[in-house]
Formats: sequence, structure tokens, C-alpha cells
Amino acid sequence: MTPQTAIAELISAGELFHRRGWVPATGGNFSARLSAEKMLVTASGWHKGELQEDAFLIAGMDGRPDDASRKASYETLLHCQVYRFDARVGSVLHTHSIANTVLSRQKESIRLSGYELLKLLPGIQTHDATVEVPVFENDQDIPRLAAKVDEAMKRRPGMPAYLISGHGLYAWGDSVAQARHRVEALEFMFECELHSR
Ligand SMILES: CSCCC(=O)C(=O)COP(=O)(O)O
Ligand SMILES: [Zn+2]
Repeated sequence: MTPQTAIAELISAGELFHRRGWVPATGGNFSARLSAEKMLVTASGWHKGELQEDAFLIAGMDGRPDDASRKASYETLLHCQVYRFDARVGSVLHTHSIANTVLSRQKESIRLSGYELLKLLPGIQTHDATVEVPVFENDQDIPRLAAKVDEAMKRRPGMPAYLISGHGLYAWGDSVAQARHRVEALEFMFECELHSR
């Protein structure tokens, strides 16, 4: 994917997520894979509903910006972890919605069962399925959190997304469009779960 295409798609995703209330204040961060070694990621501190071209920077899969004077998202290493874990991943999106935040504070994992929109998640062909979205304890030490996520993914390679307690959702896909559809599907199912409690 070219940086220009990725920037346009990520700006649109940010506008949509902002309209839906999923990226309040400067919460959330987005990225897209540019090659095996490079990713485009949001710079830290931008409002994700108001992204512009200079809100993005190129970084290596170790999270280091090519331009050392730029400050990549505080959570860049969580994006790197997913790209390094699965070479097919083309985009990682992170949201801070009310539904994902409330649910993530109540449980160690969120069980989603019987929803038609489960079919947006990898490997699911029917509503008659159950998916567990794990919840990791929040941690300001992002390298440590990324290592915990990595260990959990190695134990469960098909993990479709994860939550961080009191913080938000990480979801991904082979393209920005697929990652966005998965965020939309997961946020919809989280809202349903919240309304049914
Ligand atoms: C202000 S929200 C706290 C940081 C966070 O969780 C987030 O998603 C945004 O951080 P970034 O450095 O990517 O702007
Ligand atoms: Zn966050």
C-alpha cells in the first residue's frame, strides 16, 4: 500500500470512529503496513477525528520513527507486535469506546455468541459461533504489555482482537478496510452486550 492511500483510508476511519464516539479526546491510534519492514502510524497526541497528512509518520517494525524528531503513538509497540506476529496483517486500529471500556473493566474476557456480525471475524462462517475476546490488564509499560499480548497470541494464534482493561480495543485486518469493518462489528457486538446486561 502506498503511504498516500494508507493516509487517506486512516483519516476516513478516524472521522468515522469520531462520529461514532469511539475515539474521544486524543484516544486511539491507527497504523497500516507499508512493507515487510515499515509501517505508517499516527503521531502521538492527535485527535483521531481531525487527522491530517502530517499526523502520520513512518516507523520500523521496532517502533522507531524513520525521522527521529517525530514522536510516534505512545502505543506503537502494540501495533508492531501484531505486524511481527502475522505477516498478513495490513492494518491495526485502536479505539476507546464507552462499550469496550465498560465491558473491559468487568471481565477477563468478553464472550460473543450467536451474532451475525461474528462473520466479520477471521475464520467464522456462521452466526452459530462463539468468540472470546481476551482482556489484558492495562499497563503504562507498553513493551511489557506487548510482550504479554505476544505470549497470549502464541498460545492462541487465531485471536481476532483484544481489549485492554479500562482502556480500549485493538483489532486488525489484512487492509485498513478490513480492520475498520472488524472494529465496527466488534463495537456493535460490545454495545449489544452492554445493552443486554
Ligand atoms: C489521551 S488517551 C491516552 C493514550 C492512549 O491510550 C491512546 O490511545 C492515544 O495515545 P497516542 O500516543 O497514540 O496519541
Ligand atoms: Zn489507547
